[in-house]
Amino acid sequence: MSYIEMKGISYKYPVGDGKVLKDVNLSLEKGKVYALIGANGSGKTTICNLIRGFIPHFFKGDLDGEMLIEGKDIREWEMGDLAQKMGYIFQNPFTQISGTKDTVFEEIAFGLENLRVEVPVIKERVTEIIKLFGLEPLQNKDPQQLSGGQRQRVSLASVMVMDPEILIIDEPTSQLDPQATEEVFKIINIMKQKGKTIILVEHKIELIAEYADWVILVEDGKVVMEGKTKDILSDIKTVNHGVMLPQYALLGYEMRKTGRLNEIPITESEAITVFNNWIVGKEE
Ligand SMILES: Nc1ncnc2c1ncn2[C@@H]1O[C@H](COP(=O)(O)OP(=O)(O)OP(=O)(O)O)[C@@H](O)[C@H]1O
Repeated sequence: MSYIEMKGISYKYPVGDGKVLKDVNLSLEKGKVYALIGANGSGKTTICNLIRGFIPHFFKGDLDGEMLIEGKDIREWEMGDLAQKMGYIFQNPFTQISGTKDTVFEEIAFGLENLRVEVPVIKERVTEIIKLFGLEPLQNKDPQQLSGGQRQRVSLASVMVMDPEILIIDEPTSQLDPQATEEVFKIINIMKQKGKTIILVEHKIELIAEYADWVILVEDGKVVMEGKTKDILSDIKTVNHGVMLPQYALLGYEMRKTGRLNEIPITESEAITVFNNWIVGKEE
């Protein structure tokens, strides 16, 4: 049994014409990082909405096929149970802060407080997450005074403190500068190491190359390619579906035209090895 499974899923929102998902079949395992990629409007967020039950519980529309979490159809799940199982982090870090708390520590504690968890337990769990994510310098600051990147890290901590099994992260760095982006991804990597199942929508292909285990390429509501990150992001066919390959891969293809290149690299560390071998090969 797959952890998360879509079988022949088609979906049309109540408003708007035509299906936005068309016969989507996916099978996701526990503990992996899945990247959803594809052009704007291809259906990535809609897939996320389906996994977290917003479709069909909040967005009605026409849903065909089976959407299963741990073998149970999404229609049969209670939203409260799904909310405990999954955490959701979305694009805009400014809308995720509650606006009611004076410090970052209290902000991270907010969800546990709502669940009426006992105060000593809250303190312990919040302290643990702050330490894990390296947020100690921020813990006494006013959440409203934080930068976008700091807010996004606090949002991730607020979700992680609830200990969800699945994290759905929709373009978390779209409004952040490169340094803040890197810090957010360091935290996503910690979540990965903690064995969370992560579904990540992200346009920055270099980050996907670095952090995702599996890539799902969506085009016009259909899954057109999927596979191990290395296989998809080193395959030139990917560019036919509105997605750029990592710069290292594009350079790899150019270099291959001028000499033997055993492998198309997708990350910096792979590029260093592959290009070094290429230079040695040329000299021999
Ligand atoms: N609430 C809605 N009601 C009607 N149509 C919607 C709704 N949300 C999204 N759509 C439409 O569904 C299609 C898929 O949108 P979706 O947001 O899933 O794409 P996406 O790949 O996440 O895009 P982006 O990269 O821009 O976030 C688009 O044509 C969009 O206009």
